[in-house]
Amino acid sequence: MTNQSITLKDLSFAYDDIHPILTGLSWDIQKGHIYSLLGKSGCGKSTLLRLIAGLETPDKGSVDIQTNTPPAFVFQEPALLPWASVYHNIKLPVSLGAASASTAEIESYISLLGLDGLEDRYPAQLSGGQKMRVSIARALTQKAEILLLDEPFAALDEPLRFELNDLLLSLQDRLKMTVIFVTHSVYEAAYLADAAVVLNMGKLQSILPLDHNRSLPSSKQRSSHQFADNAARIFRALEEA
Ligand SMILES: Nc1ncnc2c1ncn2[C@@H]1O[C@H](COP(=O)(O)OP(=O)(O)OP(=O)(O)O)[C@@H](O)[C@H]1O
Repeated sequence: MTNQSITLKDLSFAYDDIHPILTGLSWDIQKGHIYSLLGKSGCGKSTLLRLIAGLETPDKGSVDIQTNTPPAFVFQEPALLPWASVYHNIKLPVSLGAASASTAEIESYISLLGLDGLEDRYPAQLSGGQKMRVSIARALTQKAEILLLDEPFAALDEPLRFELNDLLLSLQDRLKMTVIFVTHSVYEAAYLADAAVVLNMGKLQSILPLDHNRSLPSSKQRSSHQFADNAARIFRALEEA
C-alpha cells in the first residue's frame, strides 16, 4: 500500500517553444501533509499547481493522483459572484453540478469558516478576510482530498493572515486534506508547512521537513526556536536557488 496521494514523475511543461517552465520535475506528495511551495517570481509555482489541478497538461511525464475527488483550487483573488449571497457563492459548485454537498454539509462549512450570520450578505458587504473564508468554504464543498492554494493570504494584512493561517491548520487537522500552498512569505511557510518545497530552474531544488510544537499557542509557536530554525533553513534554501 502506498501512502502517496499524488506522484509527479519527470514532469516537463512549457507555454511556448522557447521558455521551458518545468523540466523533468518529480515529487512524491505525502497524503495529509501541508506543503508550502516557494521560489523566485516566475519560476513556475502557479504553473505547477495548475498541472496538479489538471488545468494544464504536461508536455512530458505524468501527474498521478490517487484520490476519489479531484483537487480543489483556491486563488489569491476570492473570485466571488457579486450578485450572489455568501450562501449561494459557497453553494456554487453544487449548483453547477460539480460537487454534491448536502444543505447540512454546506451549513457545516459555513460554521467551520466562522461565517455564521453572514449567509445573506453579498461580497461587496464583506471584508477581505471574510471573502477569502467564503472562497475556502466554497472549495470545501468539493470534498477534495487535495487543497491547492495559490498565494491565498498575500493580499491580507498580517493579523488577518495569522488568523487565516490558524484557520487553515484547524481545517487540515479536522478534514485531513493534503494541502499545497504557494507563498512568497518565508515566515508563513515556516509556521504552516510540514515541508517547504523550493522550486528552481524547473525542478524541485529542496524539500525541507519542518518541525512544530502545535501544542503551544500560535503566538508562542511564532516566537519559538523551532520556528526561527524553520525560517532560517528556508531562507538558506532560497538563497541557494
Ligand atoms: N498563460 C501563460 N502563457 C504564457 N506564459 C505564461 C502563462 N502563465 C505564466 N506564464 C509564464 O510562465 C512562467 C511561470 O509563471 P508562474 O505564474 O507559474 O510563476 P510563479 O512562480 O507562480 O510566479 P509568481 O511568484 O510571480 O506568481 C512566467 O515566466 C510566466 O510569465
